[in-house]
Parts: sequence; structure tokens; C-alpha cells
Amino acid sequence: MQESSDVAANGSPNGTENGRLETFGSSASTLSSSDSIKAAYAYLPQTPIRSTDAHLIEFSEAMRTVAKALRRVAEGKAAAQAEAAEWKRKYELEKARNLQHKNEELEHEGCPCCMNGTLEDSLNKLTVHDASSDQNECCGNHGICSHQVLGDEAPAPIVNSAYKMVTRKASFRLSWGCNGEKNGQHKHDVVSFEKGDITTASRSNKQILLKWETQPQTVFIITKPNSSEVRAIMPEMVRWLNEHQKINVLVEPRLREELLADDSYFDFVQTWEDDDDKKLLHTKVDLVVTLGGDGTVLWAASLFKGPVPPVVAFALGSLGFMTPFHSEQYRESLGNVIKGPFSITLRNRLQCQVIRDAAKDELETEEPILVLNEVTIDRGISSYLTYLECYCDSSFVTCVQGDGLIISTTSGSTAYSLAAGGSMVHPQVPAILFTPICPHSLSFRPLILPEYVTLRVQVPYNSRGQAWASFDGKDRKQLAPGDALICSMAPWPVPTACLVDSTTDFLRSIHEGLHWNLRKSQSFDGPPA
Ligand SMILES: NC(=O)c1ccc[n+]([C@@H]2O[C@H](COP(=O)([O-])OP(=O)(O)OC[C@H]3O[C@@H](n4cnc5c(N)ncnc54)[C@H](O)[C@@H]3O)[C@@H](O)[C@H]2O)c1
Ligand SMILES: Nc1ncnc2c1ncn2[C@@H]1O[C@H](COP(=O)(O)OP(=O)(O)OP(=O)(O)O)[C@@H](O)[C@H]1O
Repeated sequence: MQESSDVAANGSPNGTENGRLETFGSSASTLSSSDSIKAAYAYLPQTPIRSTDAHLIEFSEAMRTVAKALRRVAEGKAAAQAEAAEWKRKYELEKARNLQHKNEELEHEGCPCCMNGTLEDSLNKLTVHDASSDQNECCGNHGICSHQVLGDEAPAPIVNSAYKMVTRKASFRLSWGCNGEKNGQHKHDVVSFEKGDITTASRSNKQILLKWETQPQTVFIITKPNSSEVRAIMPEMVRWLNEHQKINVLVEPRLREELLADDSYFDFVQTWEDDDDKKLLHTKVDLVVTLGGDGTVLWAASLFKGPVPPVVAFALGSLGFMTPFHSEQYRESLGNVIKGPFSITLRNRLQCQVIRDAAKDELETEEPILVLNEVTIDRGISSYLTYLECYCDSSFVTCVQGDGLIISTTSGSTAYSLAAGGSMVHPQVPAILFTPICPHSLSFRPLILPEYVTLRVQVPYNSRGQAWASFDGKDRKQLAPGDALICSMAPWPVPTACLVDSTTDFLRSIHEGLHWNLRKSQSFDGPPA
């Protein structure tokens, strides 16, 4: 175990090691790096070392050096794989941008100034949380326009009667408020560098407002299954949206069947038929409504592998940390949101990618998984400690020896990470949490890292225990020795509508949901005599 922490902690090999590296480098080239590492590790425990036998000691040291060198090769491979995945992502974004431009040119619609910004630019603006705030001017210069963020892709194929949406998505604009003012006169630079003096700009509350530019037309309702409370309110809400708001309603296939089984009136409710339709959801849905608890919000986010439309979460669960709206008042709440403008919280997601040691080349990567709460690597049913090597960008962070590790978003900071001793972080703080689960160490405190880093968790070849990754508490995947998990902030946050604003909603949740810092007040015995 000590071996791999030495590997990571050592910056570069010393002179003798260098000499040996060259010798072993040639033999390593005939084997795959992973096979060689496995062979080296397998050989180490069998190497008989007698204090009197200098040759064997030297040979054993040489083997350790080989193992170190091969580990570096493996790290290089993982870094190359991460880079390949990043290029793939950029390629997909570029493709989406081209499609979007083509559509916009064809239709000659929307705000012409939007054509200047790239999709990547606007997505970056979203994750960096730094944008202009003038709410009266054109969106290209003073906010983020939905043409850039949730742009239409190719016209949707008309598949069946239940998926017959041909309407164009509503466009909207995001603007950043400043202490409630709407004049846009404040400085929005985070840091300015004038005449050689570095100063931070005056703070704004950075509450984000979403204002529709065209009327929303399609609402996607997602419900928690097997809940009588949800079953009672759902048909009522669908009717109201259809009859009073003239809005198309889309639901999951299971729910459409349930609605139709009760009443053929619901024939107008749309759904999708296959995965290709499902992938296009974000191009058609203006608003997502969830009826359930936090798990339903997580479920809703998981249905969108790219951009996510604004989510209005009604509390029909037990805790409801991310579900601020009261279901009894759905008419008023939805009416306000459909009319706009309304405050939103941009909840960052993590993009997680498993890189298999057995993958034949850099391009053979698994589909990335987006999480709203966290990715957890735990020991599964194994009773051994997990042993995980962690890197942040190219720096070694630490080895986790314990029950596991949670890499969490700030939204997830109040979920599993909190239970493992992590701090609660306001969801609008741009950060990634690094929280160990039951570390067998007296000094392993949780970390909070900036949102721009890439984290890599590697299962070493000499790990005794198993490692299992789970994503927002679901989709468990085993990580074999040599496998790695790479996490970075995804460019597609989940915009959730606020009941009041981000901060008020967050504080209300920690007070009401978690009873944070609840204590009997000290009694006052009167002023001292
Ligand atoms: N020891 C723990 O606290 C523990 C263990 C496993 C999973 N979880 C959490 O459960 C989540 C999955 O939730 P689920 O509803 O599908 O499963 P679930 O039904 O088992 O619910 C777990 C609980 O976590 C709460 N929760 C979920 N996200 C939250 C958030 N962002 N802030 C505050 N509380 C939150 C839920 O309201 C629920 O009470 C995972 O992402 C993980 O964070 C927690
Ligand atoms: N549309 C859906 N389809 C399938 N499963 C879902 C769906 N919505 C929610 N779930 C799952 O149902 C489970 C319970 O949902 P949810 O967490 O919303 O309810 P709850 O546990 O009553 O509320 P809370 O999380 O507030 O305690 C979760 O595991 C969630 O992933």
C-alpha cells in the first residue's frame, strides 16, 4: 500500500532509478503497460529478501522502480484518454453549434446578435456564472439567450401521434440581478486590473432571473412512481395546463399509459417512443415540472444528457431539499413561472467518465454520466478498505483508505457528502467537494476544490478491496484495478426555479429540512445586579 503513495509523492526518479528506467523501458515496450504493472506487483510479494543478500535487495528495488515507471505510463495513458474524451465533447458541441446556426440562418428568427457567440462560449458563461446584467438590452451582449443555451437542433421527426411536437421551443433570456436593482449600471467584473492595482468589483447578489422572450409551449411533467398523492394531483394539473394555459403536456411513456387507462380525455398528452426521441427532449421541452421528492429531481436531471430546460419542483416527497414549490398552490406557482420572469438557481452537474484499464485505445471510452448530487466510490460488499489514488489535474491529492470517497457538487453537499462530514455549500458556489467516507486516518478532512479542476480517481493494481462507483445513488459500476474515474464540471447545469431566490430557498431547506443548528435558546436571567 505504501508503494503507490510513494509513487505519487515522488516527483521524479533519482539518478539510479533513471539508469534502471532505461534498462526496463525497452522490455516494457514489448508488453502493454497494464500487464507489466500487474506482473511487477504480482512478483513483489514473492521476492525473497534476506538482509544478507545484496543482490536480491537490489533486484527488489529495481522491480519497485519498474512498477513506478509503469505507473507513470498508466497515468500518461489515463491523461491521454481524458484529453480524448474532452476533444470528443468539444466535437459534439461544435456539431450542435453548426446545426443550430444552420437552423437559425434558415429561419431568420430570433435575436441576430446571438449569432456572434458560440454555443461553447455561452455554455462556459453559464458554468462560470459571470455574465452581463443589463436586463433591458439585447441578449447577445448582456445576458444569456436560450437560442445559445438550448438551441433547436434539426427539425424533429414526427414519429407517432404521441410525439407530434412540431412547435418551436420558447426562447428566454437569463440576466444577473444586482442587489435587486435592474438598471444594469453596476460593475460585473469579478476582478479588475486598472493602473496596476488589483481590485475586486463591488459585489452583486448574482441572483439569476429567467425572462421568457416567447411564450413557453411545452411542459414535461415527471412524477415519482407509486404515490397516491402524486396520482391525485397529476391529472388535475394536466387538465389545467391544457385548458387554462393552452400548453402541450409531455410525460414519460409509463405515465401516459396510466393517464389513458383512467380517461381517454388524455389522448392529447405526448410522450416519446424510442431513445432517439428521448435524446431530442431538450429541443422541445420549455419547462420541466417534477412531482415528488429530491429523487424525482435527480431522475429528471438524468433524463437530459445535455442542456436541461428550467425545472419547477413541487414537493411531494418526505424531505424535499430541492423541491421548494407547494403542490397545493400549483396553479399560482406555475402561472407565475409561465408568465415569468422568475429566479433560478443554476445547479452545476459533474461529468463522470469511467476509463477502463482493459480499453484497447484512447477512443474506447464509456458514455459519460452526468450527476446532479455526486459520484460515490465505495467498497461495495467487500469488507476490505477501499484503496483509491486521487489526482487533481496533474497533482497527486491523496490515497483514500476507508469506506470510500464522495465527489460532490454543491447541490449534493447537503446529501450524502453531508452525512460523511462534508460542509454544506450554497448551490451557487462554483466548487467541487471531495469528501472521504469513514477514512481510516485521524487527519483526513474533507476538501472543497474550485469548479474548474479535473479529478481522477484510480484503483491501484495492488488494491485489496473492490471499488464501486454509483451516480446520484444509482447505476452502480464496478471499477477493476487499473480502472479510473474522471470527473469535471459539466457544461450543462440544471436550472431550478426558486420559490423566492437561491439563498432564501437554500436557507429555508437547511432550517426546515435538516433542522440546522436547532438548539434551545439560552435563558436570560435579567441584567446583572
Ligand atoms: N448516508 C446518506 O446520507 C446517503 C446514503 C446513500 C445515498 N444518499 C443520497 O441519496 C441520493 C439519492 O436520493 P434518492 O432520493 O434517489 O434516494 P433515497 O430515496 O434513498 O433518498 C435519500 C435521501 O437523500 C435526500 N436527498 C437527495 N438529494 C439531496 C440533496 N441534494 N440535498 C439534501 N438531501 C437530499 C432525499 O430527500 C432523501 O431523503 C444520493 O445522491 C445520495 O446523495 C445519502
Ligand atoms: N419518474 C421516475 N421514474 C422512476 N423512478 C423515479 C422517478 N421519479 C423518482 N424516482 C425514484 O423514486 C424514488 C423515490 O423518489 P423521491 O426521492 O422523489 O421520493 P421520496 O423518497 O418520497 O422523497 P424525498 O427524496 O424527498 O425523501 C427515488 O429513488 C427516485 O430515483
